[in-house]
Amino acid sequence: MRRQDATPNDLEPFWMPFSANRQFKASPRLLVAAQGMYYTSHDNRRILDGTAGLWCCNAGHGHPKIVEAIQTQAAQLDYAPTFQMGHPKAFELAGRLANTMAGDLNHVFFTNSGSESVDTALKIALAYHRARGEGTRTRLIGREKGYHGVGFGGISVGGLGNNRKQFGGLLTGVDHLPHFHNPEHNAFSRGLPEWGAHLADDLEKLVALHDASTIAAVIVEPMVGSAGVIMPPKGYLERLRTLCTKHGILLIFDEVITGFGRLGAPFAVDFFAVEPDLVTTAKGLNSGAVPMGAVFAQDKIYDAIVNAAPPGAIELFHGYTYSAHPLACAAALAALDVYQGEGLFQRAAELAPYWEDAVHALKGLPHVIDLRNLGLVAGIELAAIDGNPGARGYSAFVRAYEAGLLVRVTGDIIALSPPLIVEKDQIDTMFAILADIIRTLD
Ligand SMILES: Cc1ncc(COP(=O)(O)O)c(CNc2cccc(C(=O)O)c2)c1O
Repeated sequence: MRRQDATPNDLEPFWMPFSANRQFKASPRLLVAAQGMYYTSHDNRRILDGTAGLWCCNAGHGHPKIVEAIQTQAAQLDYAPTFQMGHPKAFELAGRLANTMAGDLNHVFFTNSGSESVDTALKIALAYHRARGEGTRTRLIGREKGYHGVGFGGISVGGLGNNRKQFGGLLTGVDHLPHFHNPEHNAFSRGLPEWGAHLADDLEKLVALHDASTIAAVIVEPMVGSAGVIMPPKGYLERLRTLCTKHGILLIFDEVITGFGRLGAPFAVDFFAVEPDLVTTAKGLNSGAVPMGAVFAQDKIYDAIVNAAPPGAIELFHGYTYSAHPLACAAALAALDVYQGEGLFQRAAELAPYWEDAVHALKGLPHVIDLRNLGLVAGIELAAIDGNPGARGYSAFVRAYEAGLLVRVTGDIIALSPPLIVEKDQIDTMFAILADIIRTLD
């Protein structure tokens, strides 16, 4: 029991996620309000949101339709269970989402985050093969540098050492494809790089080693986000799709970042014209307004697990108290209305060339060793300070915030992913601030 009264100025009790708690609490950066493209900081400064919060506020902040939907829903039905019970918006949203998604990915399982979506998709993949009498297919394959959230499933298929090393034994029966980041071939590529599609063929090596009869699924980010904004080589995802189909391996696209317009299309499924068997989403699903995730499953998967089960049986022993939470559903329905009503996905596609030019105008600045872009995403890779990796990136992050711009950094890579409502003059402002900062970095 603490003796002090809790106050907003008492920062100690909050154990912050993925943060340098001591450094932050010594010099906190608090956001107290948000509207449209801007946050308001606790010292009353307007902060341009270059990251849509954390890649999630695709409709911008405080959109009146989303705010109103949440307020109305909270007053009408704050919470209802979806275990053997239901509420109308859960079914309405699932239908809207199925109609937004291409192909036969017509069944939607709701979660509360990207991490839960990933663990859900992995479990559905395993349950699918078991339901079809191929229970020997238990191996899961991720990719080096992959980020799939922080569940034990996600960090096991994930390919980032820092996210794994503190947590001991992870899932067994997991392998990783090689990553495709290759500056020698692909540095400063505009959009998708040319080199590296052949790296998908490494799946054949894993099949030769383990036999396809033991492999359940491959999970990949169509575009690498957290590990530093790395674009798939032209043809890579198509090859992965072909090889998974060839060996009866399910392909899972982790679209937590790319989903809901980030690339200038509803999903990476549309952008690349590749149809996976499962798609994980969260973030932009309701523009970050209420925690929510969703897993899209092919009809064949739902049929195998649900329709083939004995009558009256619970077909999948999995789910969350807040699966299809009414507030999250209301916010997501409103967000879809905004995306579609304001044409935000197409708008992002139309802005992408302007964005690309703004990104690559940074070439030649000190320390800039790579520039990467796709849709409304950018990665600006800075050379690390010898012996102090990440220091230059962190300095850029802090200076940008002090200059009124919110960015993300992964190591020495600055990541940008603004709300899809961003205007050209705001893009100009973002890159002018960053150029000034980069010129003066140590
Ligand atoms: C591809 C992918 N999969 C799963 C998750 C996990 O989602 P949740 O956090 O909702 O459990 C993510 C999340 N991605 C994420 C989250 C926070 C920060 C950053 C960053 O790159 O700065 C990226 C993600 O990018």
